[in-house]
Amino acid sequence: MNQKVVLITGCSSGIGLALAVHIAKDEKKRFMVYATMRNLSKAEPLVEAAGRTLGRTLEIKQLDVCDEASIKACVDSLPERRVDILISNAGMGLIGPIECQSIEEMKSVMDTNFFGLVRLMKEILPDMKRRKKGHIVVISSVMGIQGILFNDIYAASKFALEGFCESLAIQALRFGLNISLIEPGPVITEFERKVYDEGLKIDLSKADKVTADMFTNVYLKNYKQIFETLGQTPEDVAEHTLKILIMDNPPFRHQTNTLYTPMTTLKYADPNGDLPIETFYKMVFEHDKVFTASLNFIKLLQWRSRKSFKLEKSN
Ligand SMILES: NC(=O)C1=CN([C@@H]2O[C@H](COP(=O)(O)OP(=O)(O)OC[C@H]3O[C@@H](n4cnc5c(N)ncnc54)[C@H](OP(=O)(O)O)[C@@H]3O)[C@@H](O)[C@H]2O)C=CC1
Ligand SMILES: CC1=C(/C=C/C(C)=C/C=C/C(C)=C/C=O)C(C)(C)CCC1
Repeated sequence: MNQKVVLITGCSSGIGLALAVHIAKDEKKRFMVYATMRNLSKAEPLVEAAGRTLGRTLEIKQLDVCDEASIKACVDSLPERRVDILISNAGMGLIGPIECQSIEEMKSVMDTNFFGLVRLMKEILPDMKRRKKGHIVVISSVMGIQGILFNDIYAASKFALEGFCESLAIQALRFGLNISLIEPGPVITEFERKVYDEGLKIDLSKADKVTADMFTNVYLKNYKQIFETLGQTPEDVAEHTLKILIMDNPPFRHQTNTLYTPMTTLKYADPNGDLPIETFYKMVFEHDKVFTASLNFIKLLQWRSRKSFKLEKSN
């Protein structure tokens, strides 16, 4: 059987875990998944979700994207070092005013989210070029194309990914390789909880009153509701990604959340770049009541469609 070898990073939770399981459970058994994580003692949830695929179409391996030796050891352990599809998923968030963040914290975000991919590519790209076959799939974010209040460093790390991939994609074409950026909006995972909990702990004394107030009473106040209304499940992102994997001509960019696309469309609608910035500003500071009402309206629609789905099922 001509199975494609898929290597995924960051599979201990969230999108990486869902991707590994969804791809390994492919009915046509088109893939052999190497689901990696930096800390193998966190493998239990993946083992449980993988079920019968474990040892068949899914294997778990150690890989820390911040450690070149661990990437090399993992790739060396694969039959013929072959990776047909690399899914670079491992990542971390960071929110808050930059005045309250240390350069060390910021470097750790860049090291994981951006240099993590660079390290993987340095190890895997030369083999793909030699074989003239391969697909690199990067879990970016809507923040890879559009900055959001108090996500300055995280958005910068995702913009860096996108610039890197956009440049490499031209070279990749020469070798018949594909690169795809998956751009989810908010997804309900550990990421959301970790980022929020860290946000609550920030010592805001280094920020001025206006900034501290904006972070607490605008950003943090809306955060949970945004995830509740616009948030996707990791399984949903995994379904979108599998569709991209099986395409003959996969797109370079793919947004997974149609509720979020009106926001990102603003970026492409105005070459001056003012439109998205002014719209975000107005949403937060001038039309905050309309904004909250819209979120509540989406929530109501979702509640009603879930309720009618339950009724249909019970009939
Ligand atoms: N959740 C969201 O709203 C969105 C997330 N994304 C992106 O999706 C990706 C996955 O995040 P998500 O599933 O939500 O969050 P999770 O926190 O659930 O998962 C992040 C994964 O990355 C792993 N990781 C972190 N650092 C390293 C490292 N140095 N080496 C290997 N693995 C590492 C974590 O491992 P460990 O358990 O050891 O920490 C974990 O497995 C990230 O790139 C994120 O930026 C994009 C858009 C929205
Ligand atoms: C939409 C929106 C907001 C927040 C959006 C958030 C919180 C998005 C999170 C996206 C994530 C987590 C992507 C991960 O890569 C604000 C600024 C509160 C108000 C203006 C409108």
